[in-house]
Amino acid sequence: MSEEPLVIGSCKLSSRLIIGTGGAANLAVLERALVASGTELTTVAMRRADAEGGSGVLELLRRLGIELLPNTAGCRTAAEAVLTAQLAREALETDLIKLEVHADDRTLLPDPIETLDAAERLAADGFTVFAYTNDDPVLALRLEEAGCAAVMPLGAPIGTGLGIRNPHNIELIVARAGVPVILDAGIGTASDATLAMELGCDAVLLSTAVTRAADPERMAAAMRAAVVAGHLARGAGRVPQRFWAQASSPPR
Ligand SMILES: CC(=O)[C@@H](O)[C@H](O)COP(=O)(O)O
Repeated sequence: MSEEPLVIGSCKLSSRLIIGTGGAANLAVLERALVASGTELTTVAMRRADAEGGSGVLELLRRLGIELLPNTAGCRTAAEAVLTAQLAREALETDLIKLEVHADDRTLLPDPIETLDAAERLAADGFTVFAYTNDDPVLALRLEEAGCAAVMPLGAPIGTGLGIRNPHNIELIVARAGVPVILDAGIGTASDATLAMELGCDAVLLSTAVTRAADPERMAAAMRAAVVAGHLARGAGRVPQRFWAQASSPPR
């Protein structure tokens, strides 16, 4: 069944699953997981590149023909994020940037004030900004108005695997968004990824659920199928939920 590709800036994606590289045991495990996931876009933390395999990861992505989405994880202020994005653009020759400004190390929640400030500056500087944000429908709109190419509300804090804690907020974001909505962070298992797509998200970004699974390759394959299933179900239109039973075959 052929599906419309997802277009964000210069990216044209057939796969709606974006993978983060953080947490993989080694490059061989990461390679098998990336291949099984079918991903066409993968994010790497610029400030943690050494911890995440450094140039080995970049070389792996090049070899697999997977587009790189550098991210600013580890930045605490708009100024740090802007500088990190500029260095990434120079070093990697890409205008794509996943903007992450974390408020603190314990929650890794996005700092809304610094994120919005950085988004405005990066969009004005010609970046294609994918903005990691809280599941706040008002902030998502403000980021879009600032010029972000995609908004990325969290399902739950990074690395928690808690799934989508506030599905209604995700629906509110989707209902008013004029740019793609990518569910980012907190996915724990395949059903969480399916739910994100059923809620109307355009794509899912996840890392921990795959890289720290007991069998990353198998979980990557599960996530691939889950995203496709959720997207198909959303497009198919679910039956309305009913209070009382209704016979599936009408009585004769
Ligand atoms: C990889 C990345 O850029 C982060 O946004 C994050 O790691 C994703 O969250 P999970 O690890 O919870 O999937």
